[in-house]
Amino acid sequence: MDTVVEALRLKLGEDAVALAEPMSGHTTFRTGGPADIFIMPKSLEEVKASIEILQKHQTPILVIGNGSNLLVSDKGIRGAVVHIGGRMSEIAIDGETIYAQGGVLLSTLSAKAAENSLTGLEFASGIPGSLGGAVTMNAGAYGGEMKDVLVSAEVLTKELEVKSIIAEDLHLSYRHSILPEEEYILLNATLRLKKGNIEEIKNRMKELGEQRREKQPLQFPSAGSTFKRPEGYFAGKLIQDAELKGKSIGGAQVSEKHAGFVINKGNATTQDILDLISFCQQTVFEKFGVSLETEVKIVGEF
Ligand SMILES: NC(=O)C1=CN([C@@H]2O[C@H](COP(=O)(O)OP(=O)(O)OC[C@H]3O[C@@H](n4cnc5c(N)ncnc54)[C@H](OP(=O)(O)O)[C@@H]3O)[C@@H](O)[C@H]2O)C=CC1
Ligand SMILES: C=C(O[C@H]1[C@H](O)[C@@H](CO)O[C@H](OP(=O)(O)OP(=O)(O)OC[C@H]2O[C@@H](n3ccc(=O)[nH]c3=O)[C@H](O)[C@@H]2O)[C@@H]1NC(C)=O)C(=O)O
Repeated sequence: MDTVVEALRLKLGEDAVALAEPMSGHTTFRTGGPADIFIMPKSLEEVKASIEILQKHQTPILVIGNGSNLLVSDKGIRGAVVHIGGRMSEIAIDGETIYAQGGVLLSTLSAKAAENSLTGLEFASGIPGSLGGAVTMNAGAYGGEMKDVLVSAEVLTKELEVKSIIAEDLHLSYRHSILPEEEYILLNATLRLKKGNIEEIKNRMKELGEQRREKQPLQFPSAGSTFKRPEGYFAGKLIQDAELKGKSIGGAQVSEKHAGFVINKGNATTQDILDLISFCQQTVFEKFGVSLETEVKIVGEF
């Protein structure tokens, strides 16, 4: 591992490469053990250089954004985490077109769109993820999804080519795109919005924020919805009907406010959360014959 770290630090600088970095500091669940190597690139070139070095040394790679959809093992992650975050968060606006780097937060991006009287991203203002994570999973809320506004994405392929792909070819569907299966890293994206009325845009964002605060347990760490919507059902309703609201294992709890959220009551481990997830899946299956699939991505060493 020493040679990889040395090569990475030589290329990116000392401050861009951390060792044994606790993932609890990089996930909205606030759980997860250490990543062996944690890399924070500042540019496309640095992402490419990092991947090249990691591939050369056969080091496993996990790309993350804001960690708002991740459940990381308590034992942590062997290999390297590449964090596309605040250091890669530039935004440029040209008329109704927005170009942004993968690390920008959706909240920042939608605020910027609103300031420029651009409508179409209001749905995303309360979503905690990065643009990279949001495109990868076709993030959505309140009737909107990334698919509605995405024009194209610039990605780094595993062959280390930078490629521009039109949105249609990314096959965005409910919480899905081809990025993970193709192992594409999202570097930046182009979105198309529409000119609107700044007051109306801000009011809509405010209204959605209020709805979210009213319905979702935002005061506790979580990764948003724990499960996807099973076809024809709502995960939260199924879990509530299975009388699991408030069910706790260790520090993990099925939120009393919204049963579709598993929350960290303060001292949860990832194992507590996983045990509670399994308990919900098993109970809901036994009672209603419906399989709940996690929306949250489970990663690391088990
Ligand atoms: N609607 C809502 O209220 C909520 C929505 N969400 C959504 O969950 C998603 C999580 O976003 P975020 O927190 O940034 O992501 P995370 O850091 O949680 O990463 C989740 C996965 O996304 C992929 N990923 C993230 N960034 C990139 C990138 N630049 N290039 C390629 N793949 C990437 C990786 O998948 P892999 O390793 O498979 O490539 C990663 O494991 C978003 O879609 C977010 O909007 C989350 C919470 C609430
Ligand atoms: C939080 C996320 O996204 C959220 C997004 O914010 C909201 C708002 O649009 O709609 C989805 O939640 P959801 O499927 O739980 O939708 P909600 O509208 O909250 O609830 C659906 C239905 O279930 C019922 N419901 C919900 C919670 C509960 O405890 N009990 C219950 O009966 C509600 O009354 C409603 O009739 C997204 N989740 C998924 C998996 O699709 C996320 O992706 O992480």
